[in-house]
Amino acid sequence: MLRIGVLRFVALPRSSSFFFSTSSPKFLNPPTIRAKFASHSRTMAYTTSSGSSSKLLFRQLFEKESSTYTYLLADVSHPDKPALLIDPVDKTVDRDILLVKELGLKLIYAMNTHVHADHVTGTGLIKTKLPGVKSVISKVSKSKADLLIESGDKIYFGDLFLEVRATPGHTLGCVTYVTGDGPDQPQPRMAFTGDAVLIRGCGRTDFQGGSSQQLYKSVHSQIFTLPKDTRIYPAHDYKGFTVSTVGEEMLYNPRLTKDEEEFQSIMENLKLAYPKMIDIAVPANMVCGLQDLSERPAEPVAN
Ligand SMILES: N[C@@H](CCC(=O)N[C@@H](CSS)C(=O)NCC(=O)O)C(=O)O
Repeated sequence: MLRIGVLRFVALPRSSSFFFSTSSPKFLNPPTIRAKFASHSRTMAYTTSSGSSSKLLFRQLFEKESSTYTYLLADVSHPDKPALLIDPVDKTVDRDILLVKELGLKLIYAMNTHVHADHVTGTGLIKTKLPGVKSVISKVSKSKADLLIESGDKIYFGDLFLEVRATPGHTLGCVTYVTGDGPDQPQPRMAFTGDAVLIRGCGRTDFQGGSSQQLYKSVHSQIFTLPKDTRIYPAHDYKGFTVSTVGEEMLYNPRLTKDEEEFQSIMENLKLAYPKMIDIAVPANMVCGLQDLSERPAEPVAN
């Protein structure tokens, strides 16, 4: 598991309880990001009804053409107000950056849950507009990014952190980011499931190394084992939902409540058309966006 890469770029928590899940002796002290945005210190601590942490600022943002959710999280109790975006979309980058600025945040990470097939990620574009930002994706995705994260990694933003859980099945490199388990972390926990779990659904498994067997195992071992009140925040919604919980999906998800055999049969018979953007989106997303595409030849989108 890679730790150092992630550690190099974190905004340090102020408490002495800063830790990483590794026992590796290769522990490097990351540079503390200083409060460049001190003039924005009037910004109040925003919270949502979903979390009891007064530290967490949380926003759910929507891109309507691809029905994609982008999530903004920040530690507003930290002097720097370090923030991250999960699954930004290229088309809504300006909106997201404006929001970050208006709220007085310092964006440190632009993260992906996986290589999306239906839209181009905003991570590369964000980096061109805010050069200090680091792009993040899983190592298993075989994509290009500043930080290639692995299962078990902890991604700190201020005193808060996200835990990385590998949830392959929709694609080989899918991960779920889960808010930390600890006294100062948001309660209930929040799981950013990408396309592994959608509300009352799940990601398709018919391309990009997808596997219904693997998806079933991932969800049941990595997501449905979280506390039942854990909030589920997916990367897409096609039905008008915004949030669910682990307990709710364990009871009512029409695919994932079935046994593995029935689940596989459902997934094999979805008969969904390929995403319209797939031939543009996948090669672009392998390099975190269209801006870097000339550096790497397009690869075929095979299962
Ligand atoms: N019509 C859309 C693509 C819709 C689609 O295939 N969504 C994916 C997630 S994005 S690759 C999916 O897994 N859907 C599961 C489902 O049950 O709908 C387009 O053309 O972009």
